This record gives sequence, C-alpha cells and structure tokens, in this order.
Amino acid sequence: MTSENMKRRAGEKAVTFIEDKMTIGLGSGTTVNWMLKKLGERVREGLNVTGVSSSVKTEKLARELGIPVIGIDQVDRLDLAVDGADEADRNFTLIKGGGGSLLREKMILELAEMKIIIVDYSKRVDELGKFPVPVEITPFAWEKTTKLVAGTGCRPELRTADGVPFVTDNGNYILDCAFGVGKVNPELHTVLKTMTGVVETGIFTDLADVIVTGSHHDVSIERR
Ligand SMILES: O=C(CO)[C@H](O)[C@H](O)COP(=O)(O)O
Repeated sequence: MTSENMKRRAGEKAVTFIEDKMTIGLGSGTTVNWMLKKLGERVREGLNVTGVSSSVKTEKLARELGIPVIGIDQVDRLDLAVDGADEADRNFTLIKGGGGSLLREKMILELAEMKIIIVDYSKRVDELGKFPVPVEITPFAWEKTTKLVAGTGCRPELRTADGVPFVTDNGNYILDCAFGVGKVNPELHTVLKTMTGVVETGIFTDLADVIVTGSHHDVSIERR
C-alpha cells in the first residue's frame, strides 16, 4: 500500500468523528485533503457542518467540495479540528508546518474542543527531530533572525519555491531548522518564541487529543 493510501485511510477515518451541526477546524496538507474529500461527500448527502480553514489552499478545496467555510473571527470555539503532522511522538508532541501553514494551524487547534491528528505510520516516531522544524519568521531582518535561530543549535535553511523565498499565507518566510533526532522538545519552542522576528514554530505541544494513524493493514486510533 502506498503512503497516499495510508493517508487516505487516516483522513477518511477522521470523518467518522464529525457530527451534524459541528463547526470544524480544517487543517492543511495532503492527508487533510483526503479528509476533505470524504467530508464533502457527507455534506452532499446532507450533513450540516461549517468549516474554518487554516490555509488559502484548504479553503479553496473545501469550497469546491461544497463545504461551507467561515472566518476564524466568526467563531469563539470549534467542536473539533482535524489536521495532519510531519512527525508525532509518543507524548503526542508534533512537528508541523511542512506545508507552511503552521501559524494558522496552531491557532485553529487551540480553539478546538477535540484535536484530531491524521498521519500515515511513517510519521509516528519515538523522538522528534528527523524532520526539520519549520519556523515562521518576518521577512524584515530575516538574515539576522536566521543567525539568532542558528544559535539554538540547528542549521536553518530559508525555504524557497521556484528559486525565491516561500511566502506563507501571512506574508512571512519559513526557516527549516534541522536539529536532529532527540533535540526537539517543548522547551526548544519556548526558546525560539522569545526571539524577536520569530512569529511561530512548528513544535506543537498539547495540541493533539487523538491520533489517527493509517498503516499498510489498518487504521488505528490513539487517545491521549
Ligand atoms: O503541517 C502541515 C502543513 O503546514 C501538514 O499538516 C503537514 O505538513 C503534513 O502534511 P501532509 O499531510 O501533506 O503529509
């Protein structure tokens, strides 16, 4: 089974948590796209839900699939949110932001009563850090911020797309910071967040209640 099929299993399973009249936080990424496709089918069958999106891409796809989307400032809370991850450890700490939507994804997960993370099994790790931590920074003084971030013990690389800096939906840049396995933890997030110029980090703590993991043979659900 391909990794895409495992993502599909996880994404479709997450839809079983969604009930009528819920307001749902919509994460971003290829695994979330599978969830959206299944949710779109359910909406066309009559399920009444409203989505709040974590990215311009997700909002576009959700609308194309017939899922109503409203802005985050129109809600005080979300019934649940479904999002992907780049790594998830045994404590349910995550690295996110491979798609560059980490700031909005974090804001959405923080608002959700139930936070559901969907991954394929290759993303379940004992220790975080093989995947470089995405750190969103301001374009202003980005080279200075990069030096500050490097001082925490990583090799930050400015993310690019088509030869120019990748720009997030918030108009910021991303540094991909390779710390190494075992070096990524909630304390590192706190240190990075104190740096002026750092907007948000891709280290997500206490932002997963349920992890749905798609694998070759089945799909598993773990609760925190
Ligand atoms: O954090 C994210 C985007 O900012 C994604 O959820 C994460 O990168 C996983 O993506 P995919 O499901 O495509 O593997």
